[in-house]
Amino acid sequence: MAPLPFSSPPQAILTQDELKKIAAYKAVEFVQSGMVLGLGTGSKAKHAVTRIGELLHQGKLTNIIGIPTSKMTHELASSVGIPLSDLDSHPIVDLAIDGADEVDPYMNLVKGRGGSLLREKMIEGACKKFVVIVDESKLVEHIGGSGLAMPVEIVPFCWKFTVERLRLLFDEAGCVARLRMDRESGEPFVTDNKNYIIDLYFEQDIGDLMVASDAILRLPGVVEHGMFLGMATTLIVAGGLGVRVKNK
Ligand SMILES: O=C(CO)[C@H](O)[C@H](O)COP(=O)(O)O
Repeated sequence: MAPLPFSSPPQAILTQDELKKIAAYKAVEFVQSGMVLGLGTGSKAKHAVTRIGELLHQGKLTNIIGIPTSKMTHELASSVGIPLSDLDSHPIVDLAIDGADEVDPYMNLVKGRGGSLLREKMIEGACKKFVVIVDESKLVEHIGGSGLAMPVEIVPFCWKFTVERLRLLFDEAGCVARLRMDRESGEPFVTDNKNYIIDLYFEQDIGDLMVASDAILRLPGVVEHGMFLGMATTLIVAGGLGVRVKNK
């Protein structure tokens, strides 16, 4: 009998977390010694922050300053030995690394399902290069069209009034607006800035994103929303076939 042809070794099946880690490590390849870094929030950013800490410890990176986008990331980054600062002292950030909840083909993002959108937007808006890490499940055709939450941070004062104004703004898109609750306490979720989050859900496309963004930001009581339009410069996508890198 003729010998069987060689087949390539079976590919190891990676867990979601391993995929996230591979993508995060890829993002950290963009980091150079001497940089001021925006440190994102979420499961993928967590792997990136831990990796930066390891490289600092090994002496492979030096003179890094991290600007954390949340109290959670602040704690993690200091625990892995990353020297930290803020935008007041370092208003120009060389590079930021963070995850996202949705990414469209133009690299517009939805962020903030983890609740840190305001600090993320301030810090990532101040950076020269913004590397976003996602898995394939986050890729969408239209922002806001996935049926999942589009977060908006609002002041707690008369929040029901603001929720209704937000809902009415997108009435034609079949918008449902819900105050985000903290699963553990059963109380409203409170951000690092002591605000509330309203999650918007749309039945239909919300149309021009810049128009939608301006309309949300014009409402008194709104602090910021989770659409990050035109901000990402590099996208790293982790999928079953490996990691893809896309530049703007
Ligand atoms: O915007 C965020 C937090 O406010 C996160 O970046 C986003 O929710 C993605 O998180 P993960 O990497 O866990 O999927």
